[in-house]
Amino acid sequence: MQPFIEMNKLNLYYGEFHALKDVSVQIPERAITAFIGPSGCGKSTLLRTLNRMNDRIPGARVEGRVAIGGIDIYSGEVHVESLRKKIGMVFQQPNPFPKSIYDNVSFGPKQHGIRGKKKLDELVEQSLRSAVLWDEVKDDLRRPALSLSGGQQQRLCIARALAVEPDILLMDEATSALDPISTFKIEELTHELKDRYTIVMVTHNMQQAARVSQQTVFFLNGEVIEHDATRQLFANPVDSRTQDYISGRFG
Ligand SMILES: Nc1ncnc2c1ncn2[C@@H]1O[C@H](COP(=O)(O)OP(=O)(O)OP(=O)(O)O)[C@@H](O)[C@H]1O
Repeated sequence: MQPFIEMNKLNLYYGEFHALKDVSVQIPERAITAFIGPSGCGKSTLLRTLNRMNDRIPGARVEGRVAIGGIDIYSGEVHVESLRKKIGMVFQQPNPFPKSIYDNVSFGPKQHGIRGKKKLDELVEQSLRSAVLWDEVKDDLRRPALSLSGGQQQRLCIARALAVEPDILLMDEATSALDPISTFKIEELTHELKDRYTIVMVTHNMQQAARVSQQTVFFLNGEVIEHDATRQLFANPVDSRTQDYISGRFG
């Protein structure tokens, strides 16, 4: 598979604390890559380097290279807002705005200057369909987003992320606050989305990584210990620390 995201000798410091150490990872286009590892090993930090969200953290400093589609996103030429338009992100807790379903999904496109009602209606429908939420909400798009169930709210957040037509979808523990049925729906959804988007997901749930991803990266203390095709990494890990982690000996 062709690498779409390439991290090369990436180091990240929070002040004195060295959170990511010489991370070199290649992420293929239009597939799901899972980051696994025990709490505090740097998974979310690494995810946030991809849309430069760490820029907002005072004292955070990045060294090394992160290229998306061959372009170094930390070079002076890259405009952070246009980078973020290409990258949607979904968090652990569903975080819809306290507005209607329609206003949540149309928010991003409006921010990017799309005004025509017809175009916005189309984007809202298309995004809600992609997030497999359309049939449940199409009769009342003016309903407050916060009146939806947690699982529906998370699919709404996915629709909101997709509405700006990104290339990449980042999911940071996106199902860990959800019940098993909602989790299953989102896993099924990611399976469909992977044909159109490059998905990078952080998960604590190894079964989930094994079920949905094609590539898995195992981290420990800010370092990549092992990166392989998911089947290979779970069936035949090379490093004894990966073996210990996936067999539940720590973490
Ligand atoms: N804003 C911050 N300032 C200082 N240190 C931070 C900050 N964010 C994270 N860290 C530290 O960096 C390390 C990596 O944190 P990170 O949240 O990336 O880990 P994680 O693997 O995603 O953990 P979890 O699975 O618990 O979410 C941890 O030691 C954490 O305490």
